[in-house]
Amino acid sequence: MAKAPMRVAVTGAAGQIGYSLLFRIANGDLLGKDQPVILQLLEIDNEKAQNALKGVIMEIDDCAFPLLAGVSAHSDPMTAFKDADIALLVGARPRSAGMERKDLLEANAQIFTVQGKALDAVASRNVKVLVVGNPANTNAYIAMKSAPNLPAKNFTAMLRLDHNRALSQIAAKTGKPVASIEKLAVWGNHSPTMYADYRFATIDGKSVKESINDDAWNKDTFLPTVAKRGTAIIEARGVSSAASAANAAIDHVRDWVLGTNGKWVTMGIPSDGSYGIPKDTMFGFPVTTENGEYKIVQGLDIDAFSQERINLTLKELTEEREGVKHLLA
Ligand SMILES: NC(=O)c1ccc[n+]([C@@H]2O[C@H](COP(=O)([O-])OP(=O)(O)OC[C@H]3O[C@@H](n4cnc5c(N)ncnc54)[C@H](O)[C@@H]3O)[C@@H](O)[C@H]2O)c1
Ligand SMILES: O=C(O)C[C@H](O)C(=O)O
Repeated sequence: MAKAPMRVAVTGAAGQIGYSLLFRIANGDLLGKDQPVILQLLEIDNEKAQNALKGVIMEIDDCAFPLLAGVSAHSDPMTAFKDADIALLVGARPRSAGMERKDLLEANAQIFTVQGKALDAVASRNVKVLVVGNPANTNAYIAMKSAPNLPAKNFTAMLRLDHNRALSQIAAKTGKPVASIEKLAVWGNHSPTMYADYRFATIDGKSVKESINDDAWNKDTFLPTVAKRGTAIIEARGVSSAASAANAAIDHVRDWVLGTNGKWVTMGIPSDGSYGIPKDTMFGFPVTTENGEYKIVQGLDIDAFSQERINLTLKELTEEREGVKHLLA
């Protein structure tokens, strides 16, 4: 028997990430090739954005996706999030050249307070929320705190792009396929302070750290390349990453829903206190997923260098949280 459709809400649907994301969701890349989907698309209440959204929907229609069971356009989160099983919160103001992420904090905090409240009021009680819009961790934290009637664990932030960027750098360095790399971790904030950690990673069972055996490459090349990749893309394209961000969003939610079969992935999730990260801090952790639930990989040794890096990214997140505290009162 055919499965009942799942409702996927996407905000910022007429933006550049939306344009790479929606077609893949409708194609079955997010929830599986046997899972019908209904798209509920939110854009700002502005003629230009709503017209652009209409155009995107015309194109979606023109693909005649067999799995697409419906698509609707919204300007109000209260209708866009109605009964949503999945909510991809992409809409936010993107950072442009020369702009610091912190500059965006306050404006975006307003958006995520409203959207958290709307999710709380109308979404499925099991809704899985992924925040992509920057600053993603703090926006996810705000949405979570604005939705007290939903389980906090249902709110997540996207660090999968950092994870995928790190995988690709390691693959290039070792000359091995990306798919052969296991047990990579990315800790912290989706920002240049995040800490991509390949100390536990293996390729065909062999230690990546031992095969690379180059601490200077880790510190002076690998970490800065992954950390500054978003900025490098903005400098090269004039706008922030879009197709790779959409791809990471698909990876994040697909793995959360369908499971990783024991493989580690990185998700920004509310801390349960693991590794000394204060409870509820929206922090990137290595996780495995099964039956729609994620579990933090436990028992990893944190050496002095790693602790220093983790402290740095935690400090930034704590400061971001302090910066929006007044909005959550
Ligand atoms: N976490 C990550 O790894 C990652 C990676 C890349 C980009 N991003 C972030 O994703 C966000 C979107 O990027 P983009 O390139 O698609 O930007 P974009 O400007 O092309 O599109 C954003 C869209 O969101 C809409 N929007 C703004 N406020 C909204 C609201 N309150 N409700 C609904 N829609 C709203 C805008 O009208 C616009 O169409 C940015 O914040 C960007 O920094 C995150
Ligand atoms: O929008 C940005 O600041 C960059 C983006 O988060 C990215 O990592 O590509």
